[in-house]
Amino acid sequence: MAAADLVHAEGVYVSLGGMPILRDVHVDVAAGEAVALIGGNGSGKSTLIRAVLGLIPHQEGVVELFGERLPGFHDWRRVGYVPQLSTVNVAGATVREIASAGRLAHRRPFQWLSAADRAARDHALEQVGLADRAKWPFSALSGGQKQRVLIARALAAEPELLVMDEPLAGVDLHSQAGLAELLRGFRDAGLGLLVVLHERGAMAQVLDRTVTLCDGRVVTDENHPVDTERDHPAPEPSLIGLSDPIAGAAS
Ligand SMILES: Nc1ncnc2c1ncn2[C@@H]1O[C@H](COP(=O)(O)OP(=O)(O)OP(=O)(O)O)[C@@H](O)[C@H]1O
Repeated sequence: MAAADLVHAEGVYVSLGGMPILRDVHVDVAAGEAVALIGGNGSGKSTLIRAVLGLIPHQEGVVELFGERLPGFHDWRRVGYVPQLSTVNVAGATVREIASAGRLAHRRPFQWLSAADRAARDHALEQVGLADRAKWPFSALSGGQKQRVLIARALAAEPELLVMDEPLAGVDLHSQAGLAELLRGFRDAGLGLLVVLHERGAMAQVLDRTVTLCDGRVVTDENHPVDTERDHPAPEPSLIGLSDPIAGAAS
């Protein structure tokens, strides 16, 4: 593993509900590098980032964050996670309240926000251009603005790695360009970005590498030339017919 690697995953197998979902998957992200995970519906993109974040266990292979192997890694302040907007339920919360939640990993349970917490949260809201919306209810924002709030929540932790699940979904083209520009600034400032996308689209100019998943396997990775024999062996008889348990299912 290179010393700069924030994420190093190799030979990762994940099964869910008894179904093989990821097989022999690898992905690496270094500081100051933006890596996209691309693939069709059900190809395993969200499963891979959930495995990288330790939200689900992997049955085989190695997942390391900042050189430390999961599940032993505990310094979650270094990692910011931006989930799919469609999975977020924060009805009634204000922009400031949501961004404040990004500081949870810095505090003891039930502790008030410290001055440092408030400063980091306010800075994150400034970074995403929403300082003037701090008191607004989340529900009153546009799709692009909501994405920015989720990014601010992740940034409030002052992470070194941002993991994002479809940050451009449901965002109009103009706002996509703005978000991509924002993410480029973070990458240029040294953050590592691991981003699930359906297509490179507005992010094309920001991405350093693209890893393409199909049916739970990496089919292209600009860092690892594909070895057809190694990366796509003929399916084992027990896996035939199970490769896409719920065809086209979204996460
Ligand atoms: N908890 C689960 N139990 C069983 N199968 C699951 C579970 N979660 C996901 N899957 C299956 O794993 C496969 C990969 O799902 P995943 O959500 O990782 O795909 P994705 O590439 O992110 O798709 P999308 O682009 O539609 O969000 C799908 O076939 C899905 O049905």
